[in-house]
Amino acid sequence: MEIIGKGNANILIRFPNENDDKNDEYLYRFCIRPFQSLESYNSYTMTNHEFIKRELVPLLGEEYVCSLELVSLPICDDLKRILGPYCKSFITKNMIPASDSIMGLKVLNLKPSRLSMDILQEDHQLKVYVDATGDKIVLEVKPKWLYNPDTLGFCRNCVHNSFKKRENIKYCMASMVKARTHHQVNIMDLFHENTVKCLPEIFIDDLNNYFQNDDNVLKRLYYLQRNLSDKTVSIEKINSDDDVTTGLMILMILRDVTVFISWDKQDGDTDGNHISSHIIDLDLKPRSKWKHWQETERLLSKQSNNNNNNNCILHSNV
Ligand SMILES: O=P(O)(O)O[C@@H]1[C@@H](OP(=O)(O)O)[C@H](OP(=O)(O)O)[C@H](O)[C@H](OP(=O)(O)O)[C@H]1OP(=O)(O)O
Ligand SMILES: Nc1ncnc2c1ncn2[C@@H]1O[C@H](COP(=O)(O)OP(=O)(O)OP(=O)(O)O)[C@@H](O)[C@H]1O
Repeated sequence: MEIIGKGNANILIRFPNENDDKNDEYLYRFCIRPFQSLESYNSYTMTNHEFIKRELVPLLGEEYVCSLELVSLPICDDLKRILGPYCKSFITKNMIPASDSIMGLKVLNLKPSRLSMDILQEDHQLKVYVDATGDKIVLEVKPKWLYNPDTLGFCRNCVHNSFKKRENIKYCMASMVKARTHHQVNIMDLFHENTVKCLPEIFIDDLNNYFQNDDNVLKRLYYLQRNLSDKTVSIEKINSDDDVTTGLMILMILRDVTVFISWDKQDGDTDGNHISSHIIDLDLKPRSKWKHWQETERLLSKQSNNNNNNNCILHSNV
C-alpha cells in the first residue's frame, strides 16, 4: 500500500496490484479530518458521497467528474498504519475489532503509476506531468475563483496568490476563461520557457484549441461560479452556520476544486479530440468555515487596497 497524494482533508492510497479494468488503476481516498468515532467517520463519508452524487455531478456533468464509488474496507494492518495518525480517537492498536470496516471512495487514478510520469513544472495552481515518451501529458490545475463578482473590484485569484506570497505564479488562471472578444486566451502564459521546450507542438495546438473552445472544463466552472454567485447569499452576510445555504456551500466547493486535464496523443475520440478533463475534490466543507471565508475576504480586500497596480498579474506585468 502506498500514499499517492495528501491534502488538507484527504489522503489517496494505492493498493498493490490493483488493476481492475484493463489498464485503468484505481486509488482509495480517505478523509483525514478529525472524527471522534468510526461511526461518525463512516456516516460523514456516506453523506459526502451522497451530496456529491446528488448536487455536484448533475451540475458539472458526469463526463467532468472523476468517478467515485463508495467502498467499505476491512481495517487491515496497512490501513491502520496509514490512517491511524489521523484517526487517533478510534484507530488504535487495540480498539478495532477485526470485523470493523472503514468507508472510503474508490476513484480513478488520473495519473496512473504505470506511466511513471515526470514533473516538468510545479506551483500551487499548476503541475505539469509528462510520461517518458512525451505522448501523455497531464495538467493538474487548481483554478480557484474563475469568476470575480463585479462588486469585488479586484482580481481575486491574483490578490490571493500575492496574499499567500506565491510570487512564482506569473499567470492569472482567471484569464484562461475570459471571453475571446475582450482577451485572447494565451495558454503560453501558463508555462515556463523550459517547460515549453519539452512540450510537443501538437500538444500546444490541442491545448490552445481546447481553451479557445466554449465548452471546456474551466468555462464550465466559470459559468457555474457566476450563476451561483449571482444567486446565493454573499459571504459577508453570514452570521451563523445556519446561514450557510447549500448554494453557498456548492459555490465555495467549486471555488476550491482541482482539475486534471489529460492529453493522450495515441487516444483520441472520433472528432480527433485528445483531451479529457476530470474534476476532483468536490467534498462538503464544514459550515463553520464561514468565519474563515469572511476573514479571508476581509484580508484580501485590505491587501488589494494597499496595492498600487490593478491587482492582476497580467496587467502589472505590462
Ligand atoms: O481559504 P483559502 O481560500 O485559502 O482556500 C483553502 C485552500 O488554500 P489555497 O486556496 O489552495 O491556498 C486550501 O488548500 P491547501 O490545503 O492550502 O492546498 C484548502 O483547499 C482549503 O479547503 P479545505 O479546508 O481543505 O476544505 C481551502 O479553504 P476554503 O476557503 O476553500 O474553504
Ligand atoms: N483521482 C486522482 N488521481 C490521481 N491523483 C490524485 C487523485 N485525486 C487526488 N490526487 C492527488 O492527491 C492530492 C490530494 O488530493 P485531494 O486534492 O483530493 O486532497 P484534499 O485534502 O481534498 O485537498 P485540499 O488540501 O485542497 O483540500 C492531489 O493534489 C493530487 O495530486
